[in-house]
Amino acid sequence: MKQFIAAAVQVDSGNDKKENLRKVEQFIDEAAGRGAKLIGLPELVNFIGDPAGQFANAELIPGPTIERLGKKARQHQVWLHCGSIGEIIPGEKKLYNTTVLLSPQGEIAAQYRKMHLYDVQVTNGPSAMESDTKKPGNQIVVADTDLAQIGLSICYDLRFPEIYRIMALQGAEIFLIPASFTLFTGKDHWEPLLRARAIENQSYVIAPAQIGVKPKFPAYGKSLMVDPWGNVIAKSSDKEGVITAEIDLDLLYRIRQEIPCLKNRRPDCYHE
Ligand SMILES: NC(=O)CC(=O)C(=O)O
Repeated sequence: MKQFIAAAVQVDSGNDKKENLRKVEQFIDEAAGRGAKLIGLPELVNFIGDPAGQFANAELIPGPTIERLGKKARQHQVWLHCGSIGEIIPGEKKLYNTTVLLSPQGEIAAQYRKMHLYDVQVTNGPSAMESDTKKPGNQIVVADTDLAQIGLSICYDLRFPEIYRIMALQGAEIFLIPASFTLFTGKDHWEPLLRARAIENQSYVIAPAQIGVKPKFPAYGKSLMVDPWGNVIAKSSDKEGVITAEIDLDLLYRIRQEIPCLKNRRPDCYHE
């Protein structure tokens, strides 16, 4: 489809999984009611809490959360990008931070495990050690859907332009970037990074975000949708809710034709 409506859901997920899913389902209903054919949810959508809670609430994929969201995808006949959830791998000590794309039939169309884990120590800012509880994925994923080619990534991945360039070269037209970005870094980095990824790869960016105070830091929110020219086409307020915007693949291919930077690359000169 060349033009369609997409939506990003912004929520304040906490340690009550039932309540998190109840809210998210309401926002999916709202987004579908506003005509969205592709709906994105934020990172760690079904649970955010302390490490013990992360393990207790992690799931196999498929598992209860994905099955429940699959029913919503089927009910509304939409592509539903489930943000991410903590994924259990039997026999492994750590979890994966995993995103799942569901088809309008409610089936798993693609799955991606966060590749870059948020291990940082920022002066006067957040310190986090995601690798204490999570293992990194190692596979770049571009999902082939009847709406568009959708490149998958999660939150801190946004700071690593390499994977977005590779996804664009593999055909990605939209990057879905669910996040729980910190307020401290987000106020300066979130929007510039999202716009940069859109401009340099001439792709749409849909970035559904967490809002609210999390155990380690306040989340920045400001879910964003950016077009391939770098214009912000939708932006959340500081509250939970849904934003929508039109995705226009004709615009994307016109921009790629007029400024052919994906074709004008010089990989023969790019050496570390
Ligand atoms: N929370 C994250 O994974 C990333 C983030 O907040 C940042 O990169 O800054």
